[in-house]
Amino acid sequence: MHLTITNLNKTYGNGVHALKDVNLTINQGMFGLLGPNGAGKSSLMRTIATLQEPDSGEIFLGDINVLTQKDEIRKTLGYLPQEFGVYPKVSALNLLNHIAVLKGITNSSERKNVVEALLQKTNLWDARKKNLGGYSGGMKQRFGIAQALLANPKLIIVDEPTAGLDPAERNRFLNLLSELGENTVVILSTHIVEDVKELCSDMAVFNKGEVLFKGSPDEALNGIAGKVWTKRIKKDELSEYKANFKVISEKLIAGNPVINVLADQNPDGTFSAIDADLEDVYFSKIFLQS
Ligand SMILES: Nc1ncnc2c1ncn2[C@@H]1O[C@H](COP(=O)(O)OP(=O)(O)OP(=O)(O)O)[C@@H](O)[C@H]1O
Repeated sequence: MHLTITNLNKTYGNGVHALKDVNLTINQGMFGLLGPNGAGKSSLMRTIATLQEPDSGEIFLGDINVLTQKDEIRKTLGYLPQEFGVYPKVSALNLLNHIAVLKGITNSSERKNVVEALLQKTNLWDARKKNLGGYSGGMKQRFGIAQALLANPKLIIVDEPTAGLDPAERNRFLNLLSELGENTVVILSTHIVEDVKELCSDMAVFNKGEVLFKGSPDEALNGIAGKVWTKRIKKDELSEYKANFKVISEKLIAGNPVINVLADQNPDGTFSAIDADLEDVYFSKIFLQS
């Protein structure tokens, strides 16, 4: 089963064209949708999750028409939205049980088994009776995954799940995600390149409502192999380099900018070649779009 998105468009009332003729086929496994803030990732995720309507286009999960068979898709969807609100005065155990009822798991002994297994899986068992208001950000996100996994979804959408997590919680969360996937379409929307690098067998770079690249991380890297050059420069040289070269990224190291430039050959003989990483792919696609 795969998810197919065809010619999807959305313009909001304020004139922002958030999805521009988006075409994507997403196979089972972990798919990374990588793009900066405002790229349109959440618009795409919400549309797939049947929470908003596109202006035009089609989405199919296998032979389910997502846009017209909303009840069908909702039965098989697990969704962790970007802003996942919890009821602060309810325990994880009670809320998960309640959501399980809403998801149609009506048999109480089956529900008990499912809820308890998910609390174990997300490492929240010891804190299951604690009110969610006392959970850390990472624990809330793990609870978010637990509720997304109720009722064995075939399609799981997680929207920017690691933003704001500390490194230990982020690792814990990514490990949890890595256990999903084989028989499920999992879409991980993120602006964090490392998340995609660590988890995803397939990915897209998305910006300004457009798909700029689609393929495996290896294909993405092969596309720019040998074309990324680096140099440490002085601060006041930055604008000149930007005017003359394709500066795809700049970062300060010990107070001085280090720039990465995209070029077929050493731009002026003074740069060093580097092994491109996924961040270079991401920045180069976005650079070449503008
Ligand atoms: N309901 C809305 N009404 C008007 N404009 C919107 C609405 N939702 C999103 N936008 C605009 O559409 C564009 C895409 O937003 P979207 O939230 O989909 O991006 P994103 O990639 O998820 O970014 P972020 O991580 O910042 O949420 C942005 O310019 C945003 O301001």
